[in-house]
Amino acid sequence: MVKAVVLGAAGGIGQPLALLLKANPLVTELGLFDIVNTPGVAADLSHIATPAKVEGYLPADDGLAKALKGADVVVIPAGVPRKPGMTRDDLFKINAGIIKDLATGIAKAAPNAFVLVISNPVNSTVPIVAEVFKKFGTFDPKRLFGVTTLDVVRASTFVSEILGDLSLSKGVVVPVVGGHSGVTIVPLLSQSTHALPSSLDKSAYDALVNRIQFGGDEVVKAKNGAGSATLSMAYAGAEFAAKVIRAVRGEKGLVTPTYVNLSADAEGASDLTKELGEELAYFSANVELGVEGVVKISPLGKISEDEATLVKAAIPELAKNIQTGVTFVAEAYKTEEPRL
Ligand SMILES: NC(=O)c1ccc[n+]([C@@H]2O[C@H](COP(=O)([O-])OP(=O)(O)OC[C@H]3O[C@@H](n4cnc5c(N)ncnc54)[C@H](O)[C@@H]3O)[C@@H](O)[C@H]2O)c1
Ligand SMILES: O=C(O)C[C@H](O)C(=O)O
Repeated sequence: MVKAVVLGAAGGIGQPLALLLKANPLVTELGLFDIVNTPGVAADLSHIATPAKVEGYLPADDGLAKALKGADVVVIPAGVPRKPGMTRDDLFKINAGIIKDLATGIAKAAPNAFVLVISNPVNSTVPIVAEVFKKFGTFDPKRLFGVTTLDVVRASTFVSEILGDLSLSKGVVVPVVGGHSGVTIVPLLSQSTHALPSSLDKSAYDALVNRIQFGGDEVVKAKNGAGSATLSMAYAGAEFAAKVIRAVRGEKGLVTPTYVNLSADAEGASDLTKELGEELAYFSANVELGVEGVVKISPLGKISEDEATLVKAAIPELAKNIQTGVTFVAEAYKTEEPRL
């Protein structure tokens, strides 16, 4: 039995993500929460002939707590998306408060759930969730994940395009580490399962890295004010959630890049910190999942000189983003006490 919950379920990501979770035969219950439209989305999805029982909730009548009750996996795509000219950090002002409130709801109603954060800026929203959980005494670093899978999906697609065969893309695996915005997105192309053509020169390599780092901008520009990636994100979010669900059910050896807290009492965390040469509290790395969540955090391993330069550039930006999230919660609790 697995209960999955989507917070922000009526949105551009939330609806197709809820659809893909409803299509996942391992999900037996699907809770949908949003400030609007969830009864309709739930009624619609509930007609699909798959096992999950679907229920939609709005904030009235303690809807958040009801949606979260018994949750094993909570996915959060709630919040505002970018418009052209905006950075992900520009979303912080609005999304930080939304995430803080939803994290409070999770701490109260589903303190043992695995929490998968999609809302931007991920580099800062994940620390917000952690800091709220710490205030409530419910923080388990092994159960909190920033969803960076879209970067991995993009890397697979763009590398396959260069290899001239999109049918390869499902099998092309490129670890993408660091974080989820601009220069913090670091594709380790030297570790790709499929080598890049030897004819690929430095400027083509740089263009590929840039496209992976700024793939989100491509979609924001094409949508021209109507938001950012939703369908590819729903696909990526469902892929990641499916792995977490399989791990929750006892499957071993599932490995995927995700943005995690490095204090997780997991094998490899301190090796990664040593490699980074910096005490970063969060970093996206290849993570092995298990029933308790994070089992093992892979070190970067052998990387190229170009990749080492990219990692170096990512570190100060990540440190700043993390601090922004931590400070936000500290400031918020100066004027209000967390109450269970
Ligand atoms: N991690 C990633 O790779 C990635 C990829 C794409 C988008 N995103 C981010 O995901 C977020 C959502 O994007 P979208 O395109 O779905 O936006 P959207 O505006 O289409 O949907 C967001 C939904 O959140 C809901 N919402 C707002 N406040 C809420 C609250 N307090 N509680 C519950 N629901 C609430 C809205 O009603 C809306 O339905 C954005 O922050 C975006 O930047 C992240
Ligand atoms: O680019 C965005 O703002 C959305 C998302 O983070 C993405 O990578 O597509």
